[in-house]
Amino acid sequence: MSFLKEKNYCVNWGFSSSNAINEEGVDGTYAFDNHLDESAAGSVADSGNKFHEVFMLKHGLCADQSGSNIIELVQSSGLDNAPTHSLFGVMNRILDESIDGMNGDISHPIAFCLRKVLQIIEQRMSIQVENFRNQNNLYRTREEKFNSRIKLLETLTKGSSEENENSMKNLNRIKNEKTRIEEKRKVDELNVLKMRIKKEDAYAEASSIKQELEMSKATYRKQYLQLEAEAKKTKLMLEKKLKEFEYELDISQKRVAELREFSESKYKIWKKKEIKYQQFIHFQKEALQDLRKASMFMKKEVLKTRRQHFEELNYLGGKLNVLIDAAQNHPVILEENRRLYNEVQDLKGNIKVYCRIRPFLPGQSMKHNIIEHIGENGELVVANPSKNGKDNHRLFKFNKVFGPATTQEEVFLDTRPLIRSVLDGYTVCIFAYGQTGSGKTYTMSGPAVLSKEDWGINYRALNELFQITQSRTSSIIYEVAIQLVEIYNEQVRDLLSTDGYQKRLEIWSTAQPSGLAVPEASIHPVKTTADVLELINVGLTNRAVGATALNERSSRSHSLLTVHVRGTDLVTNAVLRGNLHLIDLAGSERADRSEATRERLREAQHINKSLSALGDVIFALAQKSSYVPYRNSKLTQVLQSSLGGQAKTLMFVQLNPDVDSYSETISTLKFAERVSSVELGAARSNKEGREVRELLEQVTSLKDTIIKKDAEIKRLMSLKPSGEKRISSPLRYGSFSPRRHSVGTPEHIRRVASNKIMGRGGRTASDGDNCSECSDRNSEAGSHQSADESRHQKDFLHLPSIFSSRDIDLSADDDVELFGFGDGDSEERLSDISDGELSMGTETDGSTGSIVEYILFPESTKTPEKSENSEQVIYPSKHPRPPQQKLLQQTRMPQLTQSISRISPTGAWKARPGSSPLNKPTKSWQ
Ligand SMILES: Nc1ncnc2c1ncn2[C@@H]1O[C@H](COP(=O)(O)OP(=O)(O)OP(=O)(O)O)[C@@H](O)[C@H]1O
Repeated sequence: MSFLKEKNYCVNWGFSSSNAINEEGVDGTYAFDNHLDESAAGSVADSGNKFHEVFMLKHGLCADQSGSNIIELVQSSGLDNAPTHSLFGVMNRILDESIDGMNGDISHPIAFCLRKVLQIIEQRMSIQVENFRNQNNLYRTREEKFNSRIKLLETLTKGSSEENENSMKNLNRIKNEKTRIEEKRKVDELNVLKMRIKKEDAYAEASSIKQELEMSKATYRKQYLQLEAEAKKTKLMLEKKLKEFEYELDISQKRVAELREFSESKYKIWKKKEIKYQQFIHFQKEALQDLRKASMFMKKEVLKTRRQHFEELNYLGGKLNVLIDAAQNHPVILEENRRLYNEVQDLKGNIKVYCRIRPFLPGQSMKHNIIEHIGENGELVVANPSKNGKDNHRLFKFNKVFGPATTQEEVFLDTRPLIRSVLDGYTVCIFAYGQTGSGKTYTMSGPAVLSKEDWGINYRALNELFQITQSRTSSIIYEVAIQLVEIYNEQVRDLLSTDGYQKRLEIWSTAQPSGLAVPEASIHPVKTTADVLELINVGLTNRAVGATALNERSSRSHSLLTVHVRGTDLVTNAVLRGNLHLIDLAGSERADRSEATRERLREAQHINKSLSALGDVIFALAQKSSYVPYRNSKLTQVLQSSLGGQAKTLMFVQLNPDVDSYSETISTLKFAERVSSVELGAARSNKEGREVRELLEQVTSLKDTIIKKDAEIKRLMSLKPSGEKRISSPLRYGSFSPRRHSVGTPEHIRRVASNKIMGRGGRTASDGDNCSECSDRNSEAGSHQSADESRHQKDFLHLPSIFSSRDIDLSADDDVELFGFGDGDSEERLSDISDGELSMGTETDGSTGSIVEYILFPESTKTPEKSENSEQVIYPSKHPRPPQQKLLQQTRMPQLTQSISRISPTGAWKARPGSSPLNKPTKSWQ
């Protein structure tokens, strides 16, 4: 027990070394056990640990080795010298470790150890019991000794008091000693008892541990077997897995080898690439440096340019401001330009062309609209439905284009200035042109059922006229009268005639500056719009209306409403004469489209013929041709003063936007384009001063004289034999008609033109041309003349005309009639001349004198140079007369020649008193 003697050990175990050392007669173990105090009892639980640790240290064992080493230690009886409570501690420790480490199972060697420890404890207990017995015996013997001594002493006490006293003291001392010994004995007995009890407890504990050990042993064995089986299984499985792992290892080794190869080749490639990249980077670096240099240079350049730009921008900004100012004024300037343009056009006398597009009618599909674009400035784009691409569009430009949504009011607003000019003494002609159903009547008159909003140009114009006349009553007194005629199948009819509508106006005059294109037609004074409406209604009922397949209301005649205005200035007494021709042309259409019957076909042929003639006139005017074929149709004759005179002319081109009408629309537009290019020259106001009026009155009286002469001539001629009459009356057959004179070959006309004897619109061209060619022709027979005229017409008609497609298939008789070369026409011409109207047309010089001369001395006009008598001075030509001729004229008819020389070329309204039907309704208009 050498290690137990170590000081530290003793201190840790809770008893003093002095106690242990001072114990006498008792061996170490005993003393140790006996001197365990109460405080030391609490540390018994730790003793196992400490023992174990000390034990381990002592024997150089580590904790892991405890199991086998403890067994060895126990077997080598190393425990024999260990204190009992340490043995208990060891036992407890073993048990604790067994429980902690082995899940409550106690292994065999540990059980062996436990048993050994218990045996030792048993041995010790029995030794201690033996010791306690011996001690007890010893105490008894001592007690007996002391008792005998007490008796001895008591006897002695009785002998002597002194001795007694001493004896008493000794006795007390002995008694005390005795009590102490007894107490000590009792304590010892108690300790022995305690030890016994402990021993019994230890036995009980040991037996229960034994039992537990047995049980644990059994369970452990069982578990051991199970574990062994599982270990075998696991071993097998692990072996299997090991094989698998070995196999996978093989594969992965192969793969690793492959990968290594691959990565090596890759490495080589990347290495090459790296070299390349390095070269590239090097190159790039160099390039970058170059670029840097370039960019520096560029920067400088940019800065320089920026500076320049800034300066330029400043400069441009200034300019821009100027432009902005100009742009702000642009609309005003544009408006001004437009106004000036219109003024220039007016001065040039261009025929104004307004285009109006009719809306689709109910039931018509709006899908097939050929109108592509309507520009503000009179532009119109029409799409060709049968073509694709660029060429399928055609652009036309007019003075104005009215879209389908334009109202009657808006249309009139642009027409209004013209109406005002009528009151200023101008002749104004407004006519509507277009295919059947395109809206001509709608524009000119309005729809069938008329409300004030629907009023067409006619009513609005007259309404406007009345309003202006009312506003000017303080300075000018106006009188307004109207005529309404129609041209149906080349026959002129008065729609307001009191003699009956059917009466054909046989007396036909060429257009007159007076506006009385049809002097035979009745003229009706009107004071209000209501009067006009009433008269127009009468006229409309008379108008020839045919129901064709295209348009039920389709009018097959041209209708002409002429408004005559005469204003007398209250201050100057000057007279203004204005005329407004409002013409609703018949629609042109192809015979196949209208499903025309024979009657309708004839109508269509006449209409197309007259429109064709209109086209030729327009073409001749546009070309500034010396010859204008007005006389090819009644229509062109009526329009002569409007187209060739000093009138202001406006044409409404009516269009049907439907795709079916494409070809008609295009030809209409081409025609309109040509019309818009015609320059008529500046319009002139028909303002007569008092002097002019007096002259006109003289002319009128002269006309009376002429008429009388005319009658006398007729009478004289009728007295001659019939055969002679035929020969000597070229007037009747037209060969000496002033119009016949006008007919010449183109060469002849060119010659005349080169002589600069032609006036505007070819007015002065040909009548009475005294060149030899004319003279020769004049001497020829009437039939020859007709052929010549026909040839002449052909010269013009062969030119590309938009009407060429509308060739008319007429019979020979019809041709004669339509071309005006038949007897009827000759009659007309005769009547025309005898009517004594002033002619401003192409084919007459507008000189009253020439007509008078013809009428008075027809024979003399044949060869004026050769005439020797006084009649020879009457010169048939409108060429400037030789001075001696004028002189002669003056000598013979001073009053007449004087008047003629002073008449304005515009002429004046000269309705013949007595002979004209005007007299019937309106004498005041003479
Ligand atoms: N601007 C318009 N607004 C509404 N309807 C219109 C317009 N123009 C024409 N129409 C209608 O189209 C139809 C044909 O018009 P209109 O009779 O005026 O044609 P047109 O050219 O005079 O025919 P025609 O040559 O046969 O005389 C009518 O029913 C008319 O009311």
